[in-house]
Amino acid sequence: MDVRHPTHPTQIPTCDTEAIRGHYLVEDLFVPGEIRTVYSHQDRIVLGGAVPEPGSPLELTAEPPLRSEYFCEHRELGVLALGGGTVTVDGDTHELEHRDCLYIGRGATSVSFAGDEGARFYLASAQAHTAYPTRVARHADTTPAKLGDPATANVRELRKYVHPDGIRSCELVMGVTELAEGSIWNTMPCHTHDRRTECYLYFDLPAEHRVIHLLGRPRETRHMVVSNEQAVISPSWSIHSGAGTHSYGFVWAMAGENQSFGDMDHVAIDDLR
Ligand SMILES: O=C[C@H](O)[C@@H](O)CC(=O)C(=O)O
Ligand SMILES: [Zn+2]
Repeated sequence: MDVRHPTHPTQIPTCDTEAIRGHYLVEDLFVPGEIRTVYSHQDRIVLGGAVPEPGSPLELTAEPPLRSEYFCEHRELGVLALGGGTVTVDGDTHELEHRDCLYIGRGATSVSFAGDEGARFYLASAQAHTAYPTRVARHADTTPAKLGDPATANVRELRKYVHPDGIRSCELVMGVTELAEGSIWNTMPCHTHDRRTECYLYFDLPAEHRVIHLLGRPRETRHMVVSNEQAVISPSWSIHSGAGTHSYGFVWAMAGENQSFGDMDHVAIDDLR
């Protein structure tokens, strides 16, 4: 389990490309036959990738930094399927298709992942003070919000899965945004939300393409060049926006003091530096 410590916004100007990536980019979450995890001290979010090989389910364990007997002893877990597969939670098996979401409440003692070639699962977990029920939200059954405009190359559909009016949770808020063909910009004009950390996992980006992800305080920004299935951890003071060399999707997951999607400080394009 990789451990990432919180950073202060004044560190941004002192960081070179490698340091920026070391703090905020998670590059190798998806490795066949493994569950890889990262513990961020930003709102104690844990991100992970599980890639079971056919016939060999993977069991999620509580690695030492969690100081727990089992992964969900003190936390809740959102699972986003990238490719079909099954997740078994305390003996109940959930079949997920590409972009379906499973929420697992605090207290689940056993979580395992299985699937055929191509099955992979993205994990986003936050602290939990109580147990909300384990539930599935399906991409096909979720009405998306339609955002953006062709003139600004940001036509996209946003599906909220884990949120106060959907799957209930303690801290986690989670969903998927997908760009239409020919659209490249996400979350521009951008924003910050001082009470939450947000993580993006880019997916469905062709291997030869990249997203130029923007981070930092609005007046002191930097960029990272991000590949498919890499994640970005955005501290509460950081914008989180990007432009791709191709369209793509991303899983967004937030945790912190509130779950109010609208609790954002909008940043005018004119105020960015
Ligand atoms: O706080 C909210 C998050 O940044 C995302 O939901 C934004 C997003 O998916 C989008 O604009 O496309
Ligand atoms: Zn945001």
